[in-house]
Amino acid sequence: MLLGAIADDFTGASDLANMLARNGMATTLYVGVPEGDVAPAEAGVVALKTRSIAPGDAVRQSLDGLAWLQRQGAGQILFKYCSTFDSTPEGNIGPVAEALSAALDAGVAVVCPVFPATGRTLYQGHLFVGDRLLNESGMEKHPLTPMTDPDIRRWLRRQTRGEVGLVPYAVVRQGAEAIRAALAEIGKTAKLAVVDAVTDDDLKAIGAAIADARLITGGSGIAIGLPDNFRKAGKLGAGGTAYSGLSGPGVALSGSCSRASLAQLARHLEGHPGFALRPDAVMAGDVTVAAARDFVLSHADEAPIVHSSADPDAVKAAQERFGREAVAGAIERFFGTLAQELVAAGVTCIAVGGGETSGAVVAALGVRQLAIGPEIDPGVPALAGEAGARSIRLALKSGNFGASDFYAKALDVMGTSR
Ligand SMILES: Nc1ncnc2c1ncn2[C@@H]1O[C@H](COP(=O)(O)OP(=O)(O)OP(=O)(O)O)[C@@H](O)[C@H]1O
Ligand SMILES: O=C(O)[C@@H](O)C(=O)CO
Repeated sequence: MLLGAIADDFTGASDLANMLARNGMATTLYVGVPEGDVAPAEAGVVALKTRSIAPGDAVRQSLDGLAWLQRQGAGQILFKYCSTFDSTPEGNIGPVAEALSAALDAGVAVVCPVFPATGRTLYQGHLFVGDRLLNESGMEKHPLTPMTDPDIRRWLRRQTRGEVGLVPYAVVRQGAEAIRAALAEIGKTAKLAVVDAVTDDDLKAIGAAIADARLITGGSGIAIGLPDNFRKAGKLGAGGTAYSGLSGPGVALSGSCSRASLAQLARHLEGHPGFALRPDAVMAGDVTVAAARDFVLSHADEAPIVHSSADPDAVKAAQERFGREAVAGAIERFFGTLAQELVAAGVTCIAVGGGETSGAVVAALGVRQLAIGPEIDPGVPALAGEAGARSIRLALKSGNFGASDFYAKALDVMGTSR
């Protein structure tokens, strides 16, 4: 293994694995930290579910991931977090980045959530989503990690012990040499440096500048230039993937409450059957997994969708009534158990909306590792894996990723017959 990555959620892991695979690295996604060693991959991405847990637990799990990746031979480590920098003032990006940096004795590590294909750009340390600052993009109303400050350096500084530097766009535009020099200068006083970027070319220049870095942190965009470093060093094979499509019944599960997910849900419901999960019904046990399962199975050839997604006011009301973690956990458990029962009943393709929701589904299915298939929309590949004795295909969609027809397209790409 050349590059080892630790991702703080499952959709993020699949986004990163997609980026690495598309740029020519033989890549495998591991669900959690594997026990023992695995068949070699040039890039290994360990998917954790550490974005919204207590910082101490996130650090512990990430260090476990690091130890395992190092045992597989990875000489460069990438900590993948969200392109919208999803975190709270307490963590978890800062604590995990600092812990990895200390364990690796890493020198200065870049902090770059930029992903131009999905509109995430960074200028003077301020994160944009399309033409909006992060805190006006809808992310300020995220159910678990409301992002109320677009100044990534200031937000990260609240999470870290040490200083945070900035490599501004004027330097990035000068190319790899200038970026390398700026990082070296920042490295005299800080271990983390936010780096501006607007285009894929900027990310490639940053990638070239950090070819020798032990630790890199960012969104999937920061990985654009990394395979080239290994290619130039003559270390890459032919790439390739173990993925193939699989026909059979499919379902979409939407637990994300992001703007894009709400639009995708509305679009899917125009032509496909839907089963709504209301938080109060889930909390009271008035809606059962068996009812949702039977609904899906009775519409198995119509690409049905089961959804809890709701607008920010409804989410807020549910959180105030039941508590944020309690309602999120109950809905996630519902989706996880539902996925288990559906796969046991013969469903082969599942498209999931939302990182936490994806984590719950994949964990419940007991999938250990996933091969990377074709890209459905930017940042979302089709994935192939085994749930116990059954082969399944998955698409794990980050809340804000994907075109409005994502769910139908995802089920088509994965091979659902209908
Ligand atoms: N109606 C609802 N009311 C309150 N919470 C909800 C509701 N529906 C879903 N949730 C919870 O909100 C959270 C949504 O997070 P999730 O990570 O799945 O989506 P996302 O944040 O939009 O996606 P990503 O992390 O990929 O950007 C989950 O924990 C989910 O259980
Ligand atoms: O970077 C992103 O936006 C996604 O890969 C993600 O992390 C989704 O939760």
